[in-house]
Amino acid sequence: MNLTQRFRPSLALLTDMYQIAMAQGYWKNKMHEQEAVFHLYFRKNPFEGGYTISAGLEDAIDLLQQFKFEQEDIAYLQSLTGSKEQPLFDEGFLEYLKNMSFECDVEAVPEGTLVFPNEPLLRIKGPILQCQLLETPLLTIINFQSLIATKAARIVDAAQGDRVIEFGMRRAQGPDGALSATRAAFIGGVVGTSNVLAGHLYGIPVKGTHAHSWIMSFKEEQTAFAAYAQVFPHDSIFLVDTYNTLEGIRKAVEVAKQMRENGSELKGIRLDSGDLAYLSIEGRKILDEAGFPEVSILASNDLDEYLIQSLKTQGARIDTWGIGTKLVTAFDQPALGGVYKLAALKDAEGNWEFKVKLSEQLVKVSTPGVLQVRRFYKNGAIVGDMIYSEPLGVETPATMVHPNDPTQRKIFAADCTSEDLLVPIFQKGQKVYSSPSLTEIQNRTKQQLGLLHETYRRFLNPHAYKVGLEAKLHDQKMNLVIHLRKTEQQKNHD
Ligand SMILES: Nc1ncnc2c1ncn2[C@@H]1O[C@H](COP(=O)(O)OP(=O)(O)OP(=O)(O)O)[C@@H](O)[C@H]1O
Ligand SMILES: O=P(O)(O)OC[C@H]1O[C@H](OP(=O)(O)OP(=O)(O)O)[C@H](O)[C@@H]1O
Ligand SMILES: O=C(O)c1cccnc1
Repeated sequence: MNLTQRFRPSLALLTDMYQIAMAQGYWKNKMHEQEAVFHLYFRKNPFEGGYTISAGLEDAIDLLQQFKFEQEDIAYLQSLTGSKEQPLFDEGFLEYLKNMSFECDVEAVPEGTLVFPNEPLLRIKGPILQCQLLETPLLTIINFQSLIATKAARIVDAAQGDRVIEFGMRRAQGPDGALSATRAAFIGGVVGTSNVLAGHLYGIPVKGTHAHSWIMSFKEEQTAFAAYAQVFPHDSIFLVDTYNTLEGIRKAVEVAKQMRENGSELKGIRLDSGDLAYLSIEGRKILDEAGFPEVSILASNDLDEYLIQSLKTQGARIDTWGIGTKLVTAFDQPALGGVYKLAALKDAEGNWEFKVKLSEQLVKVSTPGVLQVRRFYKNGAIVGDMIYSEPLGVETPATMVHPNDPTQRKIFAADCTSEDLLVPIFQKGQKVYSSPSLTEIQNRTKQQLGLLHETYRRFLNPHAYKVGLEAKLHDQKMNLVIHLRKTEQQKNHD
């Protein structure tokens, strides 16, 4: 089941009020069908990290495919009034919305791709009214899923090949937050989830142990383990910390012995409190000495990538990690600041007028053009992403201006290979992209992270991967900024 099926018949109203207000403004000014280009990008990697994993495209595609104002949506907009109790929206405009169908061109970076600040993850070209309405829903989908996929990738990286399971639904930002987070966490590399609906909707393996309530509902801890083993002789993971963890592990061993006599094996134990390094080391000894080296040790309890890293350096003997709150809420940075900016508008003669949004800081000035990202590779590693504008093309050899120091230029020589990251998704409103399966997307994340040198992947002060503007685009942008600043100054003088 996809995004729109989970909600009302239409998601056209899933946008900010100001988008519909501007849409009416464009319509009244007869600008609504003027062709525009917007780009979706973020300015900073989350978690002070060195990379981001793109995610959410599949849900974005679904939203765009279903983009249609139904009668119910129109009726609601008709009911809205302004401060003078007058209808806010013109009947002619609402009629236009009702008959409108999606007709934009969309290019986007496939899910599971490494992406970096300031490069477009998605480009949409089409009637300005449509592009404008879609700003907010595209951002809500892609910002959140990219954030969680990145968090998951970091956690999986810290686990160094151990299995990571997502346990976060109870602490997630509501039911949709939980579902989207589970999907994105899988893209980032977790092997399973406790979220049964996500298992059903997305085909993600569902996994789990049991809660303290199971142990507490029996008079004796050992009786609770034995009873669980009877119900799930081949799928039991005992939670051993309800009373005294090491005692709990010894009782688990007693039940594991009975299970073996009855022809089954205990799968694992779970630690959910106390010193996880000490308890896992001691627990491993108890299990190994009793002849159960195959019983795995799962740990949970407010874990994240930093704690996993610390527990690893302490020699913890944990082989499976259950991660909830810190993963699905992206606890230390609960939002990715992706933005969606107008970059070009076609004039009446059919020529692109390039647009920039000025800012005090040059890095925050948006980039004009119809942008594409060219990624360069050398000796199996990625060595730089160059943003270029399709109408301007690329100089030979490809020359990129250094992002922080425009006096430095990097030439990508003939020994580099390259690929363009934005691929066609919709042409004139028709889907032309065939989405990979979620497992293929997860594999892509893994393959992509393998392209990135570990200096970019470390958690503390990672290397900044270079994303720069192609030389001609850089010059065009600078000229436009200088021109706009001059015009502003003149206006202020007059
Ligand atoms: N060896 C360790 N090094 C660093 N952090 C640890 C270690 N062991 C556990 N932690 C973490 O320390 C935090 C402390 O957990 P908390 O205060 O909940 O204690 P607790 O033992 O779980 O108590 P409670 O019984 O109330 O759950 C958790 O995030 C846990 O993952
Ligand atoms: O710690 P997180 O990373 O958020 O992982 C999910 C947590 O949810 C459960 O705790 P909870 O106290 O809700 O229930 P329980 O009785 O099953 O322990 C579980 O035991 C984990 O500790
Ligand atoms: O299956 C588990 O152990 C589980 C599920 C959800 C939250 N915490 C733990």
